[in-house]
Amino acid sequence: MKEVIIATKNPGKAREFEHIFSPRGIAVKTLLDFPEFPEVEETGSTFEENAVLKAEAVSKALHKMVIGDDSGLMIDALEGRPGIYSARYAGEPKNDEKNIDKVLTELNGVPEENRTARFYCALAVAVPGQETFTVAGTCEGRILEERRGTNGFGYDPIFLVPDKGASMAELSSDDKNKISHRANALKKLDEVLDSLLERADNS
Ligand SMILES: O=c1[nH]c(=O)c2ncn([C@@H]3O[C@H](COP(=O)(O)OP(=O)(O)OP(=O)(O)O)[C@@H](O)[C@H]3O)c2[nH]1
Ligand SMILES: [Mg+2]
Repeated sequence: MKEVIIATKNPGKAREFEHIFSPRGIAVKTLLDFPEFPEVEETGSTFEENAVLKAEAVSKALHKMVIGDDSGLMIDALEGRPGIYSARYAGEPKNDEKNIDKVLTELNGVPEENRTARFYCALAVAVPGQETFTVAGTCEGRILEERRGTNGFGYDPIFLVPDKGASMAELSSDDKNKISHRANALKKLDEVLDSLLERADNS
């Protein structure tokens, strides 16, 4: 079976990649399968730079093709914050509930029409001996005033998907994985992924 390695320790991301890849007969491994692998320091100043750091560190260690995912939430009324700091917006250790509370407090009193936001996902593909490349995907929405739904992870409960009239956490994983920033970035890999998997000998 073909296998793709994702340089993430985030169980929510891991679930989504599995959900997207397994119907295509591709097994997913993440850093949750390599607990001894240290967390890669995210010292870049863009999502793309951080995705490359993660993908290349793991690809160099395992000598395999590896995909890195750096993603986050950008809120217009907060000048794009939390952005690349989404995972640790409320400080260490990273905590989704505290991050949501911080965003809701900062947006207190901001009217609905000014609560526009987007999720952003940069994916980097590192293949031994080749130049790493990146793709990105977004998903537009609005920040709710309170949590709705329990699916997904991160900021999903406060992210309204206007077309669906539902928060991201109220969508089924099938539905989220059709419209999410991560799904939209992955669609851009569709054409190259099969040939990369062949050439990278990740089977
Ligand atoms: O509601 C959400 N739905 C999503 O679909 C989503 N994707 C990203 N995020 C947020 O952005 C951080 C990523 O930061 P990040 O890319 O550094 O990942 P991470 O530190 O969690 O894991 P790793 O992949 O680095 O190991 C995450 O923790 C979340 O707070 C999301 N929130
Ligand atoms: Mg991270």
